[in-house]
Amino acid sequence: MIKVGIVGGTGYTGVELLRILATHPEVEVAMITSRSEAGQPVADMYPNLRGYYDLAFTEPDEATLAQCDLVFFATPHGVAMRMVPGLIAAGTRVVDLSADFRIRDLDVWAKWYGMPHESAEWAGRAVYGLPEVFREQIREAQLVANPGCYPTAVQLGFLPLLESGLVNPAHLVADAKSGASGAGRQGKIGMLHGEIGESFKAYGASGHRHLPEIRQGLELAAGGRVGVTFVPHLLPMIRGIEATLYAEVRDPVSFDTLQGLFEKRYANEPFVDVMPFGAHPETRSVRGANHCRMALHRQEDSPVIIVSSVIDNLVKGAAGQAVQNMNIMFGLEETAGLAAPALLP
Ligand SMILES: NC(=O)C1=CN([C@@H]2O[C@H](COP(=O)(O)OP(=O)(O)OC[C@H]3O[C@@H](n4cnc5c(N)ncnc54)[C@H](OP(=O)(O)O)[C@@H]3O)[C@@H](O)[C@H]2O)C=CC1
Ligand SMILES: CC(=O)N[C@@H](CCC(=O)OP(=O)(O)O)C(=O)O
Repeated sequence: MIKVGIVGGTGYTGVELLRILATHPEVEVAMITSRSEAGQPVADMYPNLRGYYDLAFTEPDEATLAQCDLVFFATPHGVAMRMVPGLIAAGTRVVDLSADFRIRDLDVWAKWYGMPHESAEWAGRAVYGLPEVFREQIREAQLVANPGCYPTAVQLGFLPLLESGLVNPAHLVADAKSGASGAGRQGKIGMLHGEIGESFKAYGASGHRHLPEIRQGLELAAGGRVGVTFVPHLLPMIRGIEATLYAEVRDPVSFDTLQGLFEKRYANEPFVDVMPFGAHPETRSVRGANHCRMALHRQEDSPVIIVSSVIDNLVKGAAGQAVQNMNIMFGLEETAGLAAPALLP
């Protein structure tokens, strides 16, 4: 059994890790931290986990965490970068769900996250945890930087178009919408039901911290500069992201060619589902599941290709992808613990 620790066990991604790992055949959760709930049994706080865990929250003590084979960080930005070097020196591997190690350029990171980076060495050595691109590097990684939720939905939808060179990389548009759990469990007035219920808005349209992460991944796929406009929106629902992506083809190309391109690119990917041309993937078709479902569209003779991509922000956008990365790192079946289908309705 792989001995796992979770730092940040009372947040939405922490409790989602617990839910997924509760039935994982190869994992024992040995430690789960919370400073505010230390001493409280997990099952008292989360009744859905009653009968699954005989474990209480503890303070995030580095020496105890270092006894684990793998530690997940489900903490706000700036926490993992201070603890990771010590854990890795002690032989513990890490999957960080925060953004601490996602961005290569540390000046860019500091600008968007509002603090100087404190672990330049590991920012350079971390592997970006998008298995559909970096599976081989993830196998050997000491530290995996789990992608952000919006960047997962957006990158997976654009990748085949950019890798093939079929589209003009200068004018990409990602119009994305998220449920409120994307903002975490901390109380904020702007996230109250009375503030977001029966309403819908764009936010971060002048710039969101996921923009540099998205750009970094798309530039790698395109092999050069890309121009991308990313606008997130907040939906009055709990889980799910839908990203509607727009790209212009350089030369005329048939529906069949485009559909074939996507189907071939993701043929061996257990968690990416390319639906029939013209389908409309719904967020509820991935709720609670580690899947990204996508479909292609084109209007009459327009050169614009439309991709609709959906994920559950807490699963393929966070905890599920983190477990997928753990499975790859430890040579387990990649789908272990992640095989359950979505909740519908
Ligand atoms: N929500 C989502 O859909 C997604 C979230 N992420 C990222 O995952 C991370 C966690 O997100 P989420 O679960 O939503 O966050 P929450 O705000 O819901 O939870 C944060 C957790 O971290 C703990 N924590 C806070 N500060 C510290 C600290 N200094 N040291 C140790 N533990 C700390 C908190 O517990 P306590 O204060 O009691 O210790 C709490 O358990 C974030 O970086 C987020 O950006 C990534 C993709 C999607
Ligand atoms: C709805 C909502 O507020 N979503 C969050 C998503 C960010 C997230 O959780 O991902 P990171 O780990 O990259 O911060 C936001 O826009 O800030």
